[in-house]
Amino acid sequence: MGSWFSNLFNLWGRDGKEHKLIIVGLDNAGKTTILYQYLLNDVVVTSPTIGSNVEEIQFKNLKFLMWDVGGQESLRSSWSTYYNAVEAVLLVIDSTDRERLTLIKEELYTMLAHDDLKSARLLVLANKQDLKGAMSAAEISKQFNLTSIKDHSWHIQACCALTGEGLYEGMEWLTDEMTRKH
Ligand SMILES: Nc1nc2c(ncn2[C@@H]2O[C@H](COP(=O)(O)OP(=O)(O)OP(=O)(O)O)[C@@H](O)[C@H]2O)c(=O)[nH]1
Ligand SMILES: [Mg+2]
Repeated sequence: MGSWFSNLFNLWGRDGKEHKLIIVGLDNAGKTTILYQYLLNDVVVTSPTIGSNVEEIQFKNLKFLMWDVGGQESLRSSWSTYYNAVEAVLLVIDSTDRERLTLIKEELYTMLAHDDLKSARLLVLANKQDLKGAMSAAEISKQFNLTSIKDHSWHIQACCALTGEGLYEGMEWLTDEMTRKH
């Protein structure tokens, strides 16, 4: 193909490639709010996701296809149908939801053991930091035993989807990670 054509592609995405990413987490964690903060830099009114939302998001020369999947109990078994070709998992935690931390920890380790996610990076977003009683990223990291994860590159980032705080930093880690290894 002519060079003008590939230049055009480079304007869109660094290599013209679309990087598939999934946003998972329990219901009410803030996944859909985060997806639309990334897309619109704004807060949208959400209702519980049935199925999924997907948006194309450009971040620092990389083009992402972000899939946001519903987190309700009955929908969790279908998460694995989205795993094919996923390069990164964004795990969103409601940092005030202490009761269900063990539950999402189990979901996390089940996900990491899945064949399709062998080389996926993991970004944990400790969301709802604006709320009183929110666990810190360090606390969640400890509860999740993140330092024991040696076969995936991972990072945990505190954030607030309503203000957007921390969301940029999380994606910055991810894009650095992805460009460093390719
Ligand atoms: N205070 C506060 N509320 C938030 C934050 N992020 C999301 N929310 C609220 O949490 C509720 C659930 O947000 P959603 O984005 O719909 O949650 P979800 O993870 O997509 O939920 P499912 O689609 O059911 O899996 C909404 O009322 C959001 O406005 C945050 O950082 N702080
Ligand atoms: Mg949702």
